[in-house]
Amino acid sequence: MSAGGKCVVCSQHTERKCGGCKSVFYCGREHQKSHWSTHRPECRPVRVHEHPVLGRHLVATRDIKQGELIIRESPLVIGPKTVSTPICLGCCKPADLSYPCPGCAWPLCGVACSSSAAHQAECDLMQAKGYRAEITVDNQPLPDYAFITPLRALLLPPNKLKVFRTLQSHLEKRKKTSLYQVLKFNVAGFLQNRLKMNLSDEEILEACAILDTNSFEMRSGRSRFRGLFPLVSMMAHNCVPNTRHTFDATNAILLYATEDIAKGKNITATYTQPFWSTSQRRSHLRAAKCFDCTCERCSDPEEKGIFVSAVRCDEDECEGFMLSRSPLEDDASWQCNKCGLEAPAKQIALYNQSIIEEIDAMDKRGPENLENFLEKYKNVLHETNGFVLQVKLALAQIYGSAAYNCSLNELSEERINKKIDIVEELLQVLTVLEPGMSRSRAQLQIELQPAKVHQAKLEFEAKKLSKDSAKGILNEAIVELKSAEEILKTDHDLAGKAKKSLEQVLAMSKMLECA
Ligand SMILES: C[S@@+](CC[C@H](N)C(=O)[O-])C[C@H]1O[C@@H](n2cnc3c(N)ncnc32)[C@H](O)[C@@H]1O
Repeated sequence: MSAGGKCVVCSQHTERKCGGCKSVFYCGREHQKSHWSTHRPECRPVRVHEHPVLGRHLVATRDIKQGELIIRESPLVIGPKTVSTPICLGCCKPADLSYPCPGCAWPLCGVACSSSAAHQAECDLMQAKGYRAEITVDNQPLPDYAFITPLRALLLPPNKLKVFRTLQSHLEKRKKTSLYQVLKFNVAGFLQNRLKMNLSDEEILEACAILDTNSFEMRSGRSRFRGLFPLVSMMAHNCVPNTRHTFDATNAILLYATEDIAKGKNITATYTQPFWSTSQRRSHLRAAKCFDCTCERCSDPEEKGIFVSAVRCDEDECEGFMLSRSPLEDDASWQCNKCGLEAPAKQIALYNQSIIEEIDAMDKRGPENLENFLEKYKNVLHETNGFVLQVKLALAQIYGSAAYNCSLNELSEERINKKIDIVEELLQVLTVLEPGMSRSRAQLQIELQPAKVHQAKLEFEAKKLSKDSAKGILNEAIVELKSAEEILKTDHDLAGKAKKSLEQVLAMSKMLECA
């Protein structure tokens, strides 16, 4: 049977498809060209599918290559998070309170942002109702911003508001939470009573719920804000995702494939962190996104062989690990994988809670306490238990950092070697938990490569390494750092660090050339 279809322009039967999305047929170049302006916004290698568990989600309409840009989408709404440090309501960059908006007194970063389109409608409304903001505290998270982004959504033009309202809210589930009551008072109360908006609690709280369920966190320098992208937000969560995303200078989201994605496969993102245990990930998803994750990683007590949730069995002489007997059931008992000893879920949860509190309370301004933690738990937690991985990541970032008086030049040889071992181990773990060209991988490479090159330089100077071997390490570092720089180039926090790591390595390469 032919795999063809009808040309969308003339209905003639054809087997030629658009090469970009592979979902539209054209009889030839001419009709494809004439249809391009209509087809262009839809020409993406994804389709929204409906699934009984995932709801609407994105599926690849053709094979997608690792590193390929899958979707670029402009935001429907951007604005402050529910609790936010002072940010400019024009551009969402940090605002220092020196320039209040002439119309409504909300902090802006300067005169250029007072006429920003993003801020216009809300500013007009606040002026009309005689409301002026009173933001006097700099640099602290404030609940005052809670109503801004829901208000922006509710003031969208009708066609865009219609799109916004098609997004999932989980409103009924959220009605039972304390957050619902807080937002009812702070946001609905404010919009109805102070700004005299003729909207019901339900309409306003639905807008808050849609934003919380679908928004992506965005960053600009110190500030964190959120953006809503209707198509990209359709992506399902998976604890082992196959995409990463970043944002360009116009605040459009860019979604990239971190691995090859075969036609028909789900396109997924993670709403959690790779080094969190199953219970940490699942409780975060339940609280923040109102669903119980049942992905392959969550269903597997061994988490694909990485044992992120595993704690050592405390039976004498036993070298086994306690694992949940059924990770998708919160109260399922845990059992040692060697001797079969059982423990109630509550006991393990309390134990994990005590470790979370210990890490939270730890003074992390230097490496010592983190090193002591690893020593203390080395025979208690699995070597790739999530707490161990999280502490190792923090340690890897301190070793080599001038901000902690631990720059590579100040580090002992032992700590340089330790940094390299830790980062290589974390990268190994990521090949399973976040495979491919992920942001976490790029973040680790910018830690690893300067340390490896520094180590090679010391060994070369001590005549323990040949010039050719040192050059080999350098060349590998340059390749890895260029790829990391590309992945992180629009990441406000890490782009600078990636660039600096590459410069550091290139400087070392020049020194080696001269030696
Ligand atoms: C950003 S929305 C994604 C689009 C949504 N599925 C829809 O139909 O509008 C996030 C919501 O999708 C659902 N979802 C996403 N990933 C899921 C998963 N792995 N398992 C179950 N539900 C999931 C949850 O209801 C979650 O709150």
